[in-house]
Amino acid sequence: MDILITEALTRRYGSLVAVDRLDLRIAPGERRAVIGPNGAGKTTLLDMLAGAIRPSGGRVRFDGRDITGYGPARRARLGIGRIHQRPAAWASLTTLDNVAVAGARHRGGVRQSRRPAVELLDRLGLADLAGVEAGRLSHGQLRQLEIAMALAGEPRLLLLDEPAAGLSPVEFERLAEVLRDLPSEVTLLLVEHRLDLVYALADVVTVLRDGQYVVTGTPDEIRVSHAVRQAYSGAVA
Ligand SMILES: Nc1ncnc2c1ncn2[C@@H]1O[C@H](COP(=O)(O)OP(=O)(O)OP(=O)(O)O)[C@@H](O)[C@H]1O
Repeated sequence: MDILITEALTRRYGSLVAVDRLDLRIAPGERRAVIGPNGAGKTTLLDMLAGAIRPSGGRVRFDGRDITGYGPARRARLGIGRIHQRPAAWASLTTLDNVAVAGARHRGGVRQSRRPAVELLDRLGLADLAGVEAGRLSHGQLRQLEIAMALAGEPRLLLLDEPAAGLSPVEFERLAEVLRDLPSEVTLLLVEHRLDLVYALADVVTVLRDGQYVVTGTPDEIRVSHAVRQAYSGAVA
């Protein structure tokens, strides 16, 4: 059974249709990327999946349940995690405390969440940063921290909005490694302009343009797709 299904999912802003009757089916453990030129509707789609904005029409199903009317907190409790374009850690807390706090609800308290947080930082290669205040981290380290914070809740679906934005080449490599090494049962939905990250990570790529569905295929199919070249032609990617 598919873990995430959208049915005719639509968001309008006045006369503009940001996402137009989108049907998606994502299998458990799949690494799906959504690409498309600026204004294609990618962030609007993620916002609707995370519950941050309400669709104008259509439905979202997660793990067999219709979650269209659920808010972000309820979706998070069901196992939908999100990484934003702008990292959202507490600047005055250490890396470890941020991860422990992020996992507290899932673990039944901050105290119970500390040990798994230490293990998680270890697994992500961030143990050296455990005692460092988030306010002192580089942009790339903050991105990694936010991934650790999202994973602390053990999400089954992780929504990533341009995680590579603003990273140095070294940070980019590290991020790609962290995402590649995520447990195989975690389903990823990645919105990203960096096609090198998309092709390195995704098993399946969906292309949108101007809110419209264009095509879905494997990275190899998408690379050579005429429809994709057309979708990007004349558009600022
Ligand atoms: N709050 C809003 N009010 C009005 N229009 C909006 C709003 N949010 C998004 N839009 C419009 O919806 C369309 C889709 O925007 P969206 O940000 O989802 O695209 P995107 O594919 O994520 O683009 P980018 O790659 O530039 O981040 C755009 O035309 C955008 O201007």
